[in-house]
Amino acid sequence: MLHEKLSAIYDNVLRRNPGEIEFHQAVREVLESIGPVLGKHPEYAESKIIERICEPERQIIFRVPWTDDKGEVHINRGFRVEFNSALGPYKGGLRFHPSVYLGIVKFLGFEQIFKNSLTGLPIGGGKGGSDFDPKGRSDGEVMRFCQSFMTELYRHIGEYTDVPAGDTGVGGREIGYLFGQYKRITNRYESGVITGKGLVYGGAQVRTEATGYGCSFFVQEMLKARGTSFDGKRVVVSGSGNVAIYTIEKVEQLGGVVVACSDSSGYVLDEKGIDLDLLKQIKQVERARLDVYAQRRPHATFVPGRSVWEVPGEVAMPSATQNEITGHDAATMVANGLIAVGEGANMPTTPEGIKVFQEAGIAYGPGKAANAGGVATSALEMQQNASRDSWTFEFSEQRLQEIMRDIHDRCLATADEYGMPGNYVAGANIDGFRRVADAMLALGLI
Ligand SMILES: NC(=O)C1=CN([C@@H]2O[C@H](COP(=O)(O)OP(=O)(O)OC[C@H]3O[C@@H](n4cnc5c(N)ncnc54)[C@H](OP(=O)(O)O)[C@@H]3O)[C@@H](O)[C@H]2O)C=CC1
Ligand SMILES: O=C(O)CCC(=O)C(=O)O
Repeated sequence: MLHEKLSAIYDNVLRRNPGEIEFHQAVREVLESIGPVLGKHPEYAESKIIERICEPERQIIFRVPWTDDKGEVHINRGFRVEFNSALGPYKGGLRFHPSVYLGIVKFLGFEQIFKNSLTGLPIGGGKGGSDFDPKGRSDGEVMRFCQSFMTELYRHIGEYTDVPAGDTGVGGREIGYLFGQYKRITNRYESGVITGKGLVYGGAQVRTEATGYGCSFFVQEMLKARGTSFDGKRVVVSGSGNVAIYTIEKVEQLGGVVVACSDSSGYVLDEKGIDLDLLKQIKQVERARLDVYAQRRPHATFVPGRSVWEVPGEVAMPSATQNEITGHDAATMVANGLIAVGEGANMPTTPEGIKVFQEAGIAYGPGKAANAGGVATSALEMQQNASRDSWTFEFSEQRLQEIMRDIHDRCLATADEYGMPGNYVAGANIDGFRRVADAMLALGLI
């Protein structure tokens, strides 16, 4: 239920952003949480902080022409939504996926504002991407696309302005091509302009692993708060990309057994625990489909075209995409003995699914808190770039773990303060919102 004033604001968001359903969903979830804050802080409403937060500071849409290996010309659409810079330069990844349109980029950028605020680090919120599909494209085609994309994007970004990184479809290969083109066009070795860089040219230890590791640390804290741990727990992960792979790695180090993971073609079930070396070989080296995993590990099964959430597990770590857990999936998962959910993906659970988890008393860690380790480590990469320094893997991982513990504890403390104990959604939204709102008040009408 929306507070009366917030309901009018939400109606206005619907009217001003027609058809952008993912953006509407992300806004609604935050507005549903922050009603009680307005009672304590009338100054936020008086200064129209919420109306301002829902309107991006700047939205950039551009043409991206490129040629494939046969010389055929293709035209994609590029986006960068610079949502809020009250806390620092816009910060957030780039997504390359055929489903990308303005509504997806805006939902991701909106989430990023509160996520970045939760990290406690000086980063604003932004997101970008393209409807380009890198799947099945050669390295040369991906490079030409990235070069064309950056040929427009470069004029909008900078170490103190807007700092992109990776997201779905944008990993180390794409970041290298993007940074290379930025350097070439500007004639500046501006390391802090993009994060997720390779270690040989200014990248930071642990950034590759950070989202999955961070999400695992967050779930570890949720389990600890309930007097338990990962030890011996049966864990189900969706996806098999960057976030999923490093979630599986850390969960296994923490004593859990990951029995299933997926891609958009189906899922694999491996009761002995996912063989991570094999998964990395298939996904990171060969860029192949997941059925290859079962071909090479005979006791594992590949189940095409079905949802991984039908596999029973005590812990679920969705790490693929938005709205992948429906209300029906959530009910099945609860009936199958689920106790905790940590979202590595952004907004992977539908509103109906969240309701099911919360009513069943599941420890439910929403993406903007649970997957904040990726962007937090990006901010640490910016810090190292600015000081021409590089930290060890051990030190960087320790910083990540401290940040995730701090986010967890603040979510719980804020939920307690507002009379909703154990509600990580309310805790994350309120704590993330307050910091941005206070900065916006301090900065005048911006
Ligand atoms: N990378 C990062 O640092 C961060 C990422 N995230 C979020 O984590 C999620 C995953 O990102 P990331 O791992 O980087 O992306 P990747 O591109 O590395 O991997 C995405 C994975 O999800 C699968 N997937 C995508 N869409 C679907 C679908 N509709 N059904 C089933 N599987 C699907 C992909 O399968 P296939 O290859 O078949 O498409 C792939 O296995 C996204 O929501 C992203 O926004 C959040 C914070 C930081
Ligand atoms: O590292 C970053 O800047 C962004 C990571 C990201 O895209 C996300 O948190 O969703």
